[in-house]
Amino acid sequence: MRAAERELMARLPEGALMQRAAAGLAAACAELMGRVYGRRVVLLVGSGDNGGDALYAGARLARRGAGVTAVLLSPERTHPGGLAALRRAGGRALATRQKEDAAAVERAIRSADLVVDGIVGIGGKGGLRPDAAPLAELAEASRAAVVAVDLPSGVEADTGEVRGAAIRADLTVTFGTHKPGLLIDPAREYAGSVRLVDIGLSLPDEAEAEALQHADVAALLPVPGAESDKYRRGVVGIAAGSSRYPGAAVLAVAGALRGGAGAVRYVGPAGDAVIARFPETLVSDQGPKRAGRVQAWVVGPGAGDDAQSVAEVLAQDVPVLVDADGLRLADRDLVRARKAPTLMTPHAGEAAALLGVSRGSVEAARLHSVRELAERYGATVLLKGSTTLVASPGGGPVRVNATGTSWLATAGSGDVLSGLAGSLLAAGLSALDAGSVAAYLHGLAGRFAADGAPMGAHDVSESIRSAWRDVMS
Ligand SMILES: NC(=O)C1=CN([C@@H]2O[C@H](COP(=O)(O)OP(=O)(O)OC[C@H]3O[C@@H](n4cnc5c(N)ncnc54)[C@H](O)[C@@H]3O)[C@@H](O)[C@H]2O)[C@@H](O)CC1
Ligand SMILES: [K+]
Repeated sequence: MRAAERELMARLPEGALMQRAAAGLAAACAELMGRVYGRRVVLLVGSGDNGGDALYAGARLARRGAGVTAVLLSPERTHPGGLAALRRAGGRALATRQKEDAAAVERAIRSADLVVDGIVGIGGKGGLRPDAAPLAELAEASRAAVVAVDLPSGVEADTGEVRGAAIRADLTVTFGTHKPGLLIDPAREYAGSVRLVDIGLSLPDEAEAEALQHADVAALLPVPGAESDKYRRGVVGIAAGSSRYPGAAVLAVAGALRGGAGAVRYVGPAGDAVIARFPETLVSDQGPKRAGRVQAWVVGPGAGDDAQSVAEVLAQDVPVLVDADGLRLADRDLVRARKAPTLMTPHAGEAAALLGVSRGSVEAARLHSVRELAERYGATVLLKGSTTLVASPGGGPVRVNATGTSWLATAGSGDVLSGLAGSLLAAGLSALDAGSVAAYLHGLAGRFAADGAPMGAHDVSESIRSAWRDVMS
């Protein structure tokens, strides 16, 4: 962002870029309020250009008849052009450091229709400073809608981490491109809905993070051609389940059958349960080594302590997905030594165990954690969660999946995902594509299945076909 801004600013008249940002911001605020005339707007203004954006947008709203009050966090370092523009348009300014203004600031925020958060943008470090934190609390407590400028102040733009107090916005109007902090939890939860304003920047081709959309997924989904037979479409092997957890095998197979492979081979002690539910499955109890040829393996869901199967699968020269118990049982050196792709699919707790840290520290630093795991294990890693992340070993953009729903936090939902992703691996997708496409479909299927009410993991597997059709239509 910084480099792209510099490059464009050098070619534009002074202040033009900020005017573009402010115009987009004011338009979004006007749309959110429905009408501008007579509305009460409070601007929270920090000392940088983020505050400048807020002031110029406030001036635009004031010219259309809104009553605009700017709350200045450091009056002596406020963007001078922005403040002058606001004053010319009839807006007023209060200073947080002035005792006589404190009560007026509180009153203004309490009675506002809209609060615009221009405290800090991409220039921010750490959570909100002590003088700014109380403003975030006031804004949250007021009935006003809160619009964040570029980012909710206090969140880390580059990582999605939140290291202290931060603004909770209903809408974030961001400029030029989405920042990782707008896509990745926990920061994402502070952003509300996100609107992108194009300010004409040319951005580098390779992003830090990317999010697939319907069209991207549609282009990646395997579609059988006229010449396809079940072997050419790929056979996926599922080594999962145990006498204690036969259901995990059934759910992984359920996911795999909907993932585009031509056949699903099941290996393990839950063959009877699998066949009873899915008669089309090829079942064997001979162990992965003697199961016959597959184009990809899924190992681990409900596997209990079957380390032997995990080792046999990892020894095969085809793509392998390792999930759940498999993550605990897999030998790290064996994983690292593999030539064919490996896709590991931990949730935060499993990721914490693999990294030797606490679950909380994985959840607080999801982007860092997924990259670190991919590096340590030389594997593609899909870190599950409210926003699922997929990272390749050796770097490149991390894929962020935002289709999920909290209803997916239900037992067995991960087994369905691993079967689905394994099936896509067998159909020939790369580990990064298989993981991110599976997460996308799985999230969408979860939304369709839940439709606002609790559901079970088997409901998710049954909605994968609707999700697939939705993506393709
Ligand atoms: N550079 C440009 O051409 C453009 C910049 N734009 C805006 O400018 C912003 C970046 O501006 P700046 O580089 O001036 O930086 P910011 O305005 O984001 O923040 C810098 C100021 O915030 C203070 N600060 C840092 N961390 C803080 C914290 N935790 N709590 C409270 N205050 C903190 C610093 O003391 C510094 O003065 C973008 O986010 C965007 O809103 C837009 O106007 C588009 C064009
Ligand atoms: K902000």
